[in-house]
Amino acid sequence: MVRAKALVKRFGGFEAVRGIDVEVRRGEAFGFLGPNGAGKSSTMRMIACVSPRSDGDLRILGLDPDTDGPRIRARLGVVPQQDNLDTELTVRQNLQVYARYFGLSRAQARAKAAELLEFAQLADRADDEVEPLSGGMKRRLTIARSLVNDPELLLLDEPTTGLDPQARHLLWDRLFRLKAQGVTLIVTTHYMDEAEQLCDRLVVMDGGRIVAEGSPAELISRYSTREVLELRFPPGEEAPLAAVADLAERVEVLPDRLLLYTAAGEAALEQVHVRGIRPLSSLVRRSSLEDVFLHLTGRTLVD
Ligand SMILES: Nc1ncnc2c1ncn2[C@@H]1O[C@H](COP(=O)(O)OP(=O)(O)OP(=O)(O)O)[C@@H](O)[C@H]1O
Repeated sequence: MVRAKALVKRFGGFEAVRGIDVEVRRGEAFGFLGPNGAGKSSTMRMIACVSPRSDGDLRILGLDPDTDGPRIRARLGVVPQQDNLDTELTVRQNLQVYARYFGLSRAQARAKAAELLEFAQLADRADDEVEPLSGGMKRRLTIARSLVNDPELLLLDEPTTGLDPQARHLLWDRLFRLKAQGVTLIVTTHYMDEAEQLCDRLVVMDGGRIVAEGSPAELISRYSTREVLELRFPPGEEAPLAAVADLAERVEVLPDRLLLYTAAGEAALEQVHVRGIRPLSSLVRRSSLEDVFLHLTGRTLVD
C-alpha cells in the first residue's frame, strides 16, 4: 500500500524527515509512534499527497504521488489532526456534501450518509448542528466523512488526542471494524497504548528518523524486559540507585521515580524491602512501548 525509501522532508534548511524506509502491507494497521516533532505528521502528509517529498522514493498504492496525486487521493481517506468539519452544516449534511464532492449522485450521497451515520453511531444526531457535539462525536464524524469514497487506505493523524478514555475506546472499536472490513490503516500517535491496541506493526520515530520497527510485542521483547518495577521517592530526595542497581538488568532514573527492568518484578520488590529501602510507592507492571521508547532514546514519549 505504501513503500518509502530514503524519504526526506525538508522545510528550508531543516530536515523534519531524515531518510526513512517504510513498507505498509494491505490489510494491516500500521503505526508511526513518536513524541511531538518526531516527523510523524510530515510523513503522513507526504503519504496523503498534500505535501511533496523533498527527496527519496515514495509509492502509494503502487503510484507516484508526484504525478498521480489525484488518482491516489481518490482511493484514500484522510483524517487530519484537527477536525475540519463544516460547522454551517448538520451532521448528515457534512457527510452528504462531502460525498457529492466525490462524485456520488444525490441519491447515492443520501444512502452513503445514512450508512456512515450508523457506522459512526450518530444516527440520532443526524440533523443536529456539528458545534454542540462532544469531541468524540466530532472525531467519529470526521472519520465517517473520510470514508465516503470507500477508501482502501485510511490515514489517521493522532485520531484520539484530547479524547477521554471512553470516547477513545469507542473510536478504536470503529477502527477495528474498518480493519475487519479489509481497510488498511495508518495511524500516527504519541500514545503508546493506542499504538499497542491498534497496530499490527509500527515504527518508532524520533527526530525525523526511525529508531525501531516491529510489532508491539516484538519491540517490547527486543528492547525491554518482561516486567518493570517502578519505585517512587519523595520529590527532592535522591533515589537510592546504587542500592538497587543489581536487582535489575537495567535501571532508568526519571525525575520522580526509578524504573527497574527485570523478568521478575515481585522478587525485586521483595529485595527492596529486605534491604530496608522504603519508597513512597511501588508498582510492578508489564513492559510497554513507553519503556521501549525510553530505552531507545533516553526520554519519555510525553514529557
Ligand atoms: N510547515 C512547516 N514549516 C517548518 N517546519 C515544520 C513545518 N511542519 C513541521 N515542521 C517541523 O518539522 C518537525 C516535525 O514536525 P511534525 O509535525 O512532522 O512532527 P510530529 O511527529 O507529527 O509531531 P506532532 O505530534 O507535534 O504533530 C517539527 O520540528 C516541526 O516544527
